Amino acid sequence: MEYRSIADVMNKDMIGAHVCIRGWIYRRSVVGGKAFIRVRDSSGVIQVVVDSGRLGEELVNELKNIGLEASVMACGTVREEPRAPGGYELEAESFKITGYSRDFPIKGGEGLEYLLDNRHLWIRSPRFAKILKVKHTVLEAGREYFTSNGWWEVNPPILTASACEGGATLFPVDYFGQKAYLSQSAQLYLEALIYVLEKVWSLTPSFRAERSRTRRHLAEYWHLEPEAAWYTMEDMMRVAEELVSHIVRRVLEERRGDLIDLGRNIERLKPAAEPPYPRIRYDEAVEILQKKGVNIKWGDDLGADEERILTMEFEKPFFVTHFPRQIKSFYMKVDPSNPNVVLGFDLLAPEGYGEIIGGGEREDNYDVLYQKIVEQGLNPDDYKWYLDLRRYGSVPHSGFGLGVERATMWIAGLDHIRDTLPFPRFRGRIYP
Ligand SMILES: NC(=O)C[C@H]([NH3+])C(=O)NS(=O)(=O)OC[C@H]1O[C@@H](n2cnc3c(N)ncnc32)[C@H](O)[C@@H]1O
Ligand SMILES: [Mg+2]
Repeated sequence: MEYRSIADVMNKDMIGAHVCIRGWIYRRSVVGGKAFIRVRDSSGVIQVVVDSGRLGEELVNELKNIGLEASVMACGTVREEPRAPGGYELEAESFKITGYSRDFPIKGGEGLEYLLDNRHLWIRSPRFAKILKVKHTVLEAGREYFTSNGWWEVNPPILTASACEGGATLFPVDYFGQKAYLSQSAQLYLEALIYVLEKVWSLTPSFRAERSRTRRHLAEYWHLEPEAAWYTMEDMMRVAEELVSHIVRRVLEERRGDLIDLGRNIERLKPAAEPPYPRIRYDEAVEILQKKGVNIKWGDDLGADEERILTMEFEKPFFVTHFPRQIKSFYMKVDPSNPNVVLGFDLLAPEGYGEIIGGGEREDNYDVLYQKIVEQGLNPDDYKWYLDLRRYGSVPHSGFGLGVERATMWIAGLDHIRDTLPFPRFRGRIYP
């Protein structure tokens, strides 16, 4: 018995063909001795018609009250039916219930916390399947970009002994009686690996103990991070725009139908497929915001609201560069031509989404880096190994981190970052 995917059988070339499908009951109704069973699988939903005249009243009566998400197998003939989802249906010649489902707890209209408590079942929605497919292509395209451009994939540790992005968002771990932390970013270890392979990248989970719950922050997220020896900030910004535009092109090619089904305005995504992306300095960003009446002064960080306003000025992702040194991490290289700013960049996605990438050039001088570690109240002993990288053949180098969920949220046009993960983690949510 060959079982076809539902999407495979729903086309005009299959009209009249005898096929078998299998999946889970998504919707059902019984009218006049016929059961109309909407079966879903990973590829779509098809209406299966079970006629009591052919398959018996007993089965139709059982299907009248069959539980949603019961698993079934059906064989029959494909025919056109404009009233059915996708315009086709299967006239069943055999129909088997393989797994009963009593009182599936999600019937529609439930509140968010209830749905999150039942996330292990809520993820079965066809909408979420489309989001997972978009994210799959985001990741596939990311890997494809790096592999086809001579970058080496490496595996930095997730258990670490020091902060990369500040102590406020560390998750401590008891590591055989020693204090350790879940990684906030693979960056520091990637900086060690560039002396081995020059151009390296990793895809790792990163952890941030974010105190507030917002639409774009998670406690655990997937982090796509390249690091390269000899690269300047501009070199790395070019990598960022090549990467993101490649991802957008591949998603537009491979996932167009899913994007449309998710309600994504494709026309507004298209400009991102073509680099280069605009670049503005932090100074210009502050000027734009002040002209729009935002109460911001030089030296203030750009929060979600400021980023949202800025993004309305651009139809593509755009870089903001040369931030004040006091709002960026210790490792950022100070601009030799202006000691008040660092060679850092963020890439902001348009349409109100904001930061999807943070990166920059790293401080490659031992003494300057040591001073910055002390300046930011960190213990140089915790960073002895990191400082060693500046003792032995130090090189100019740069890197960045792309938040995979942030990027997916923008590309798919979603309202909340939690919709990009099967089991999102944020303050107050660890179950299921
Ligand atoms: N290799 C590097 O240079 C990366 C660097 N050490 C770093 O972690 N920068 S970042 O803190 O801006 O985070 C990078 C990106 O990681 C994403 N990010 C950062 N924090 C979050 C949270 N809390 N939730 C979801 N996504 C997050 C967001 O897209 C940021 O632009
Ligand atoms: Mg950042």
